[in-house]
Amino acid sequence: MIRRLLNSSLTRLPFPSLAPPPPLPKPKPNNFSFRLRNSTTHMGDARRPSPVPIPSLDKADRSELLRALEASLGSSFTSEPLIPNPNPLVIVISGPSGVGKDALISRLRDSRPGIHFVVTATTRPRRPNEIDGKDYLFVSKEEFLKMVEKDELLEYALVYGDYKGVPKQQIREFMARGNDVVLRVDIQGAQTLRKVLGKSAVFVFLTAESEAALVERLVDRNTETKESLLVRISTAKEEMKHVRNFDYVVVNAKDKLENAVNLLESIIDAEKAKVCQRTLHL
Ligand SMILES: Nc1ncnc2c1ncn2[C@@H]1O[C@H](COP(=O)(O)OP(=O)(O)OP(=O)(O)O)[C@@H](O)[C@H]1O
Repeated sequence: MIRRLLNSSLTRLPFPSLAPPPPLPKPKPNNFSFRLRNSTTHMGDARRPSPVPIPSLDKADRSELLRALEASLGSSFTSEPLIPNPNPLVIVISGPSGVGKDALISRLRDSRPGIHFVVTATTRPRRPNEIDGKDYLFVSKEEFLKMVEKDELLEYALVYGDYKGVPKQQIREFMARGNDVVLRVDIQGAQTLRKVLGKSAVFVFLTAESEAALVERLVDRNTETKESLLVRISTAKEEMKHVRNFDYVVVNAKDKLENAVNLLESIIDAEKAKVCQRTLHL
């Protein structure tokens, strides 16, 4: 129906002339025919005979032609981007314990060096392969509580007996420089962040392909006691229910970490191409 209307309106376009256009009908908001007629008026203006002669296309040199086009349009062609740069993005990555959040982020670090990975403050003891200030900011309980008191954390929680929190300053600093920022939080943290940040951040839920795969991964990592293993596994079951509160879900299947990284990169790229960009003011 719309296509038919468009076709018939176009065939009835008046030939451009300098005669004053006929009076427009009273504007009606969101009226298709009104918008179409308005745009044909613009087309008519652009086709008006120009006082500046445009050299013939096969003879003129390129810059002469461009100058003539500019002169006849009355404006010069700028190299300014037609679309503004996309806003810096805050990407929240979450998922059950042992699903591969750190492994995924470590790969993303290599493939997207422009992203800042917010270093979470934690009171948990450092694992042998972890570097203070890179993997986590390892702080004492007293230091952590001081940060809470000074309102320096975007969110914090007590997780399996240890505090974890996201420092605000890092996010402000890197976003101000135009960098995207990745936050790595547990499900509880993601829920709090959703309340604080709403739709201004992208929430990605990382999952394994099955419960069995998730348990194997946790066991093989060899970092847990029997007790903490039990807690993490039973919590993971509950956590799967929260996937609905996220924007995207990424499956990190056994030995297919690369696929998960690729999908995450595609999500980031798609977010950058959004017409309505997310904006965050902290
Ligand atoms: N696709 C995969 N296939 C097989 N093993 C994987 C895969 N992704 C990650 N792993 C391994 O699974 C284990 C858990 O991964 P990782 O420590 O990254 O999980 P996590 O989600 O960060 O856990 P936590 O929240 O407990 O810190 C690690 O030994 C990691 O090397």
